[in-house]
Amino acid sequence: MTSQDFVLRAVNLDGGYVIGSSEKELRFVHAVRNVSLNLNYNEILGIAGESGCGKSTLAKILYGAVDPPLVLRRGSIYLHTSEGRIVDITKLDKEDLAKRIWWREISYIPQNSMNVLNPMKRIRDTIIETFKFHGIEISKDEVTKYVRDLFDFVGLPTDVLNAYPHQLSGGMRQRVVITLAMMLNPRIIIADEPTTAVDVVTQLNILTFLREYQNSKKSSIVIISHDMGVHAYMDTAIAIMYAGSIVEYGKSEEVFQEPLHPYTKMLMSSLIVRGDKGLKRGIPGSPPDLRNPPSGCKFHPRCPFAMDICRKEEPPIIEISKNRFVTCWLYAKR
Ligand SMILES: Nc1ncnc2c1ncn2[C@@H]1O[C@H](COP(=O)(O)OP(=O)(O)OP(=O)(O)O)[C@@H](O)[C@H]1O
Repeated sequence: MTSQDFVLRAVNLDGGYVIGSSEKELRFVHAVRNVSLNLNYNEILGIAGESGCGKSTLAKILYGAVDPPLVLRRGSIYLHTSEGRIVDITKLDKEDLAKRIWWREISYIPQNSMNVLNPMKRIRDTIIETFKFHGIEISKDEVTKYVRDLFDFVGLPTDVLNAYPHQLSGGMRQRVVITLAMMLNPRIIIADEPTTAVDVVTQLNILTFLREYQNSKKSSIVIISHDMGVHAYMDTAIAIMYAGSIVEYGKSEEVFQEPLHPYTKMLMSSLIVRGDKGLKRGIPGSPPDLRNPPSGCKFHPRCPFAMDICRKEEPPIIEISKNRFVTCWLYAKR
């Protein structure tokens, strides 16, 4: 496999939440709008954007965790498996996903993952159960053998296995969940805000661990965060999401050096640069209500460069250079 190969390719994903209790009240929260992207071999792809832009929904769809009220209306997700086959995971049922794909090929670290551990079970029993869910029987003694290296890598002592979640700090619980996600050596890890609820030192440890792990295994990571500092530290490529769409995509260094979309520029201006004593401004306004988004470009009400056409028509996806895309009328040749 070369660096040009994709491990996961999403094509025209379109989905969201069906909400409302009666037929008359049914509404659609259009959280993911026509999203296409490639996750390449040995890459860390960041998904950035403010809260409510659809990042977590995209993560769930990419993993195949599409449960009501979430629906996927259109699109395909092609996985290049470790056996060299290409499988559209949107066509697989839950049982197939659990047995063949989840953990072995793709792992998912959900938002607030430090709270997903069963409070009534010791970590060792949670691990045994999780293995069982994926069709693998292991004994209590085997657990220690399985996790020793990974625990070492994340800096957890093996006696954590005998603890209940409440006996561990938030950072330790988070590291346990990350270890769980890595136990079957998946080629892809989707991490949704893996460090929001921990202090800055733990945050740096967890991010460094993810990066080192990725580098040693040549796996691929999708990292979701609203924090541009996390993306600056982690990403090799970055997709900027706004109101359910990807508005800019490119190699991380290119996007950070020369952001194109007005929204990306605003996100970047929230980054604190060393030595910069100026006051950082937040982005004025807030993302739109995805039940009833504005016409045309969804960013136009907040955009200082909005033109007439931006209010009326959705902007096209423009390829500025190889693998560098922006969805904005400012760059369209008309
Ligand atoms: N279970 C749900 N039912 C209905 N609407 C939902 C549900 N989960 C999310 N949404 C809505 O979908 C939209 C996208 O939310 P999503 O969580 O994907 O955004 P996000 O960018 O990940 O933000 P955050 O970081 O705050 O989670 C929002 O309008 C949100 O209110």
